[in-house]
This record gives sequence, structure tokens and C-alpha cells, in this order.
Amino acid sequence: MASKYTCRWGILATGGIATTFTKDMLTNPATRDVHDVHHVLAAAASSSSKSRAEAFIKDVDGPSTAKAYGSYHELVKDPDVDIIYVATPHSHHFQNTMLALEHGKHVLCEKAFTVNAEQAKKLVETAREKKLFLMEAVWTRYFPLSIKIRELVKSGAIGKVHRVTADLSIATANEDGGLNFPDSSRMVNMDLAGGALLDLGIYSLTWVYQILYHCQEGKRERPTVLAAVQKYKTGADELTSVLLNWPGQNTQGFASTSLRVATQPDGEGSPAAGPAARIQGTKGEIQVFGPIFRPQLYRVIKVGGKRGDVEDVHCPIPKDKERKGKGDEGVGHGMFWEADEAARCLRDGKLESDTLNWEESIAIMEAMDEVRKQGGLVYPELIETAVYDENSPLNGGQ
Ligand SMILES: NC(=O)C1=CN([C@@H]2O[C@H](COP(=O)(O)OP(=O)(O)OC[C@H]3O[C@@H](n4cnc5c(N)ncnc54)[C@H](OP(=O)(O)O)[C@@H]3O)[C@@H](O)[C@H]2O)C=CC1
Ligand SMILES: O=C1OC[C@@H](O)[C@H](O)[C@H]1O
Repeated sequence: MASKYTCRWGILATGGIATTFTKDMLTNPATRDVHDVHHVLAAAASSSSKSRAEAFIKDVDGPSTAKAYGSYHELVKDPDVDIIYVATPHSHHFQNTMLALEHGKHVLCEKAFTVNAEQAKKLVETAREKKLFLMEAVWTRYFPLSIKIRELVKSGAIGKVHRVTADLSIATANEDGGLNFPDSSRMVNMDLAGGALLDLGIYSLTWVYQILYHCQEGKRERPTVLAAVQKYKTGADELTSVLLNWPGQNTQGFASTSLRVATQPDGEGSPAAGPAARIQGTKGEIQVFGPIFRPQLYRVIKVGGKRGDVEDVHCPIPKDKERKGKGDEGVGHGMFWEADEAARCLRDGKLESDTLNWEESIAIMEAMDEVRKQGGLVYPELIETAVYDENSPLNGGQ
């Protein structure tokens, strides 16, 4: 039997998603029927203190060998780390990822990849020059559910697809007209590149792009973009809709997001609220039930089919019952599949993932730039700049 490839991770930041990702990454791959790669937590760093990184390692039930650092600079210099997972707010992704690449580390960077396309291009240029792996962590793309749906579309199972609509919205409005986030929250804070588009709209765009862009044959056509943006009192966007038009493909996409109304007002994943994404073809439709960042159910409806000629496909996320999870249910959020993809790319010497390659990440960033341009959404220069500064405050200074 071939030996397993070991991927040694360094976790940059210790917040919410760093915890979820690391717990998932530490699950036994066999629980999801993966036998060719496995993951090790080599180190974690917090920009606030070493003790915060130590607490993080304890919280994720990491190995005693995992090193704790009180700065991102120390983490990227660790020779026992192969790949850095960047889990800071959007505002920090460019500087933190550059820091890691400049120190010779491969990178998996949380979504949204960067604040703007120019930054994304600079990251890609650097990774290419230094022959390092780089991937935007759009985990949903690596779900078996997404892979299956892309296969169905490519096989013509629902005929020629002409339209995809997708929404990811959450109801966080207060009685007083505000939102349920403090103004300092990364969800609405301009200094952290907050707002619905970069945080949630990226998933609506992901569903549109992974069907209407990713599945195009040959040289892909870029869409034209028409957007409407409404802003919260902080200046961040709170209600954003995007119409994407591919005249050469005869296709259109509609991606929407909001912080005031919910895609699923009755709770996560319930089909009662209707589909969160619809992929509409000449012979049928695939409906994806939300939340579209972590879907576990899709429905195939054939045009002209008999009443009840509907197939529901459930794709539950496997749990590792040996790991500490909520209650007794074990650990398994669905982030391990993107970690497996990164490990395989490292093992195979690939610099980018075929499932979300550099060109496609940049194409989506360019579409988001256009939405922001039309909506007048500009972030502070410190986080819009595409000039790398190792000692930027975003890297925790030196
Ligand atoms: N894939 C997914 O499902 C999800 C992805 N995300 C993405 O992950 C990223 C982080 O989100 P999330 O974990 O929820 O955010 P958190 O606020 O929970 O954590 C962010 C971490 O970044 C570090 N950080 C460094 N500088 C700052 C700063 N100025 N303000 C705030 N934090 C800072 C901190 O870690 P430290 O002090 O240790 O340095 C902090 O704990 C975002 O890009 C978001 O879009 C978020 C949620 C879900
Ligand atoms: O990526 C994400 O998915 C889940 C959301 O709750 C979160 O805000 C977002 O960052």
C-alpha cells in the first residue's frame, strides 16, 4: 500500500474559523474515506500573545508537539511548517499571505481571497515566481455535493444550463434599524473589509461561477456585471445584488446577499424556505438547499417529469466520533475536504488547485471589484494597497 502524505500545517490567527478548520483538519481522514493524505498541526500563531496560541492548541485538542507563537513572523519562519492557513479578516489576507509566501511557505488563504483583484494578482505572481502552492479557501467547492453537481451539469443531466441564481443572506436586523453586530465587528467594519459582499456574497458568486464559469469548455468567457449596493451606517455593504451576463454562452447568473433578511428564515438547511441556489437547464433544474456555504441536500427536478419525479440527494458531512465535538456528535464541519485538496496538491507538486485555480479566483475578485465600483464601496488605503510591507500593522508589526 502506498504511504500517506503528511501535510504539516501552521495556523495563522486563532479566531472562529481557525478553530473550526483546525479541528476538522485533525480528524481521522478514514472517517471520510480518505486514505492517501493526513494532516498534522505543526504550529499556531496569534498576533496578540503566545499564551493565546497555546490556548488555541489546547482548545482544538492539538498534539503536544504543536508549537505556539505570539507573532505571525515567528510562524512563517518555522522550518517544520509546510503550509500556512491564513484565518484573519479579509483586510489582512494580502499582507499575511505575502508574509508567508515571502518566507517560502505554501498558503491556503480564507475567503474572500483579498480585498481587490490587484492584490490577488500580486499574490499569484509571487506564488508563481517562488513556485509555491496558493489557494483561496472556498471550502464549499470541495464538498462531494459540489463535485457531484458540477459533474451532473457537465454531463448534460439537466440539458443546457442557462441560468443560475444563488442567495446567501442572514437576518441580523434590530428593532432600532441597526444590525446585530457592533460597528467594530469584522462583518461591518470598513477597516476589516467588512460587508455582505466579501463575507457572504462570495458564496452566491461561487455557485454562479462554479457552474457558469468553471464548467465552460475551452477559453472561458468573462461576464459583464451589473450591481446594486446599499450600505450600512459604517459604510460597509448590507444589501447587494449582482447580475452577471455571458452573452457568448447564452447564460446569466444572479447572486445576492443581505445582512437584513434571511435565505432560510426557518433555520439552517431546512428545505421549507425553498432552494438557496437554482441551476436551471433546458431539461431540468438542480436546487441546492442552504446554507450554500455548507449545503447537505440537493434536488433534481426534470422538465415535464411526472408529478413527484423529483430526486432528493442527501450528502451528510461525516463526523469523527473519536474527536471532541459539540455534545457527543464528534467533529466534522466539512472543512477537511479543502485541507485534503491542499495536501494532495503539495504532494503532487501542484501550485494551484484545478477546482479553484488562480485565474478563476482573480476573475471572481474582478467581478467583486466591479460591484464595489458601481456601488461606490471603497475601503481604507491600508487594506486596499497591493504594496507588500512585511512590517505592516496587518502583519502585527515587527
Ligand atoms: N469558510 C468559512 O466557513 C468561514 C470563513 N471565514 C473567514 O475567515 C476569516 C476570519 O473570520 P473569523 O474567524 O470569523 O474571524 P474572527 O474575528 O473570529 O478571527 C479573526 C482572527 O484574526 C486575527 N486578527 C488579527 N488582526 C485582527 C484585527 N485587527 N481584528 C480582528 N482579528 C484580527 C485574530 O487572531 P489572533 O489574535 O490570534 O492573531 C482573530 O482571532 C475571514 O476571512 C472570514 O471571511 C469566517 C467564518 C466562516
Ligand atoms: O464564510 C462564512 O460562512 C459562514 C458565515 O456565517 C460567515 O460569516 C462567513 O464568513
